[in-house]
Amino acid sequence: MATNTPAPALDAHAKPPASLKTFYKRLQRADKHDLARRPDMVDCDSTAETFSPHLVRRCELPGVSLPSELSTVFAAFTGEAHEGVEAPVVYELLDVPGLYIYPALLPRKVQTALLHQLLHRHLSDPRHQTNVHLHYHVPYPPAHAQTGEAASFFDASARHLDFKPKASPHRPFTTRSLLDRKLRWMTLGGQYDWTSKTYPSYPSPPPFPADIKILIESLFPMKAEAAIANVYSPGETLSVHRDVSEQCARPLVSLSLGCEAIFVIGVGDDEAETAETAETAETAETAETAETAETEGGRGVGRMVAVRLRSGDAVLMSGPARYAWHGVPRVVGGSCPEWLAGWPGGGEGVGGGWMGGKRVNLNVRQMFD
Ligand SMILES: O=C(O)CCC(=O)C(=O)O
Ligand SMILES: [Fe+2]
Repeated sequence: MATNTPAPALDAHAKPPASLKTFYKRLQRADKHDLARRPDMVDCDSTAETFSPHLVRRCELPGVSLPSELSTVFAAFTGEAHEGVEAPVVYELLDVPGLYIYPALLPRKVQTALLHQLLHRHLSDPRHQTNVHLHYHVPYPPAHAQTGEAASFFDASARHLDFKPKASPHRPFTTRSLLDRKLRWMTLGGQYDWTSKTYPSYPSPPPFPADIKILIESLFPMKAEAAIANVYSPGETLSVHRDVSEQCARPLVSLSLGCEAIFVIGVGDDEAETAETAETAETAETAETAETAETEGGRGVGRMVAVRLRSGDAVLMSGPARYAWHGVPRVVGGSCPEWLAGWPGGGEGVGGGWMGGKRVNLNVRQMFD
């Protein structure tokens, strides 16, 4: 687990290794049924016990571990009592040291409370940038008459909002398109600039939302200072990258909600030519393993793993995994748990059943030591 080690100086604009890109493309194109059968797929579904024992092992829990502590944390977040919370199960990938997976960490009520906060509250806060702000003037739903609180884009009052482009060739659209297709990310706290790949200090960023900050910091060994809420529909992807713009090496936390995703990660970039990697390549039995020997400009990714992430799962990227190359080649259609697929309910707004076709990932970072 990384402590106060400084962030390594890594080029935010570096190109990902060809080997991981090839692995990513293979998973992007794989038949849905083959995906489930792949021997290299790490599946930590703790209820079905289908995890891959040769890749994953139980380990010491980084962060909170007692059920009573967890119940308190969840109750504080949702405002409701949480009975019967079990001690979380945690796996560390043997092939990717420092990558921890907590299957089904978040109870249902926490998942819906988190979605509520992200999509009903924080999306309606003009201080939180989204991908849409880059090219559009973003109109906001009128505040609730009684409470004065910002209304949600999912409310009936937001149905007829017009999103006008700042310049051509972008075309105007309405709230339904925002929610169905256009919204891909929103930033909380430190407002990440994807072009410069920095967190600009001016204008000063909005405070990180307090409730989510307490939730994250109670569960994981890091400070929640900046986050990206990624929104995916099946077929949408996140290309291979590494998150290197933070100025400290503290762990990064990722929470998954809604449809399942395939997450790929590779480590050993800089030490790809170690004896261990060379041995893996020599004894490779499958094409995928053989790819670990591929290099780009003399460099490749030593070990690559695909992980199936489900609603309620958390991932902690720490130590050697903190700056690993990773991406999301796949969001699996029709895989949102039934109990969540109807969120946020019918009503007169535009989003009834929205989650059935979405995956939301909250990716939380500490920027400074
Ligand atoms: O969606 C995910 O699981 C990963 C997101 C991610 O890597 C990022 O936001 O940097
Ligand atoms: Fe990332």
